[in-house]
Amino acid sequence: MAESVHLNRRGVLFVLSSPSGAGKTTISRMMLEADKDIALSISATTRPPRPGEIDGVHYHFVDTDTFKKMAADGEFLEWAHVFGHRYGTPRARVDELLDAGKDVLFDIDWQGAQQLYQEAGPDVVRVFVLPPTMEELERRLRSRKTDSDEVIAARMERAANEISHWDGYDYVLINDNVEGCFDEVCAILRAERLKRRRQIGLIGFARDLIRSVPDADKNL
Ligand SMILES: Nc1nc2c(ncn2[C@@H]2O[C@H](COP(=O)(O)OP(=O)(O)O)[C@@H](O)[C@H]2O)c(=O)[nH]1
Ligand SMILES: Nc1ncnc2c1ncn2[C@@H]1O[C@H](COP(=O)(O)OP(=O)(O)O)[C@@H](O)[C@H]1O
Repeated sequence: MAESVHLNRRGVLFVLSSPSGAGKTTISRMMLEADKDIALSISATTRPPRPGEIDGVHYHFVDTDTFKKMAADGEFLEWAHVFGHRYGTPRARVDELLDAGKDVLFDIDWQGAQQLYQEAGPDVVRVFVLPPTMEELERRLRSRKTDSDEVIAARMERAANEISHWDGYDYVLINDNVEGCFDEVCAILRAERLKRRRQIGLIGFARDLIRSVPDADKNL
């Protein structure tokens, strides 16, 4: 049997965005559970933690002064105001993960997706998750039981604006059935990992294959 070939590749910066409540956190957690080669970019935020959220695991919860200092010190790859709070992607962890050969998952909004694309261009894969209906979106926000009526109203108000940026993404999925949507996300990640431009090792591999053919130069 032929020896298996393992080739180096460039990491994927995998962005999941959606209006609040469409299911991106659920799908992110399923991905992180299922695939040890991708790790979450842990954002810093000034929003207070929800029940069950752990500092340093789901977010770095910081006060506004700390956030402003981090931004002034250039610690963020991107940051934005969302729902009256600040959210930002610390640069250091992303660099560490990529250096360790991991892909990186970003749960960030459209502003973050745009900024990240400006920084990292084609290494970024942008996926937008839509709810099946706006009624279902509101139902999901309520069923999560993490937000007050006021916060839910604000999130619903912002949802149309978030959705209006759907065409700035490479892939757009409808999260009707969560398993189905998760399968689609996994298919995208698998195909993106296989793209030629990410398979750095292919250049040498193809060259060596050609060279291994006697008198190959004659036929080129
Ligand atoms: N630009 C940017 N957006 C972020 C970041 N972290 C989280 N977000 C976005 O901020 C919004 C609010 O997040 P959150 O309060 O956790 O509520 P969620 O929408 O229910 O996940 C979501 O659209 C997140 O994707 C970040 O580091 N940068
Ligand atoms: N396909 C789905 N069908 C029904 N409920 C869902 C589906 N996907 C997610 N949910 C539920 O909807 C709520 C919001 O999902 P969440 O992942 O927190 O959304 P987001 O991170 O986009 O705000 C959660 O209670 C989650 O369990």
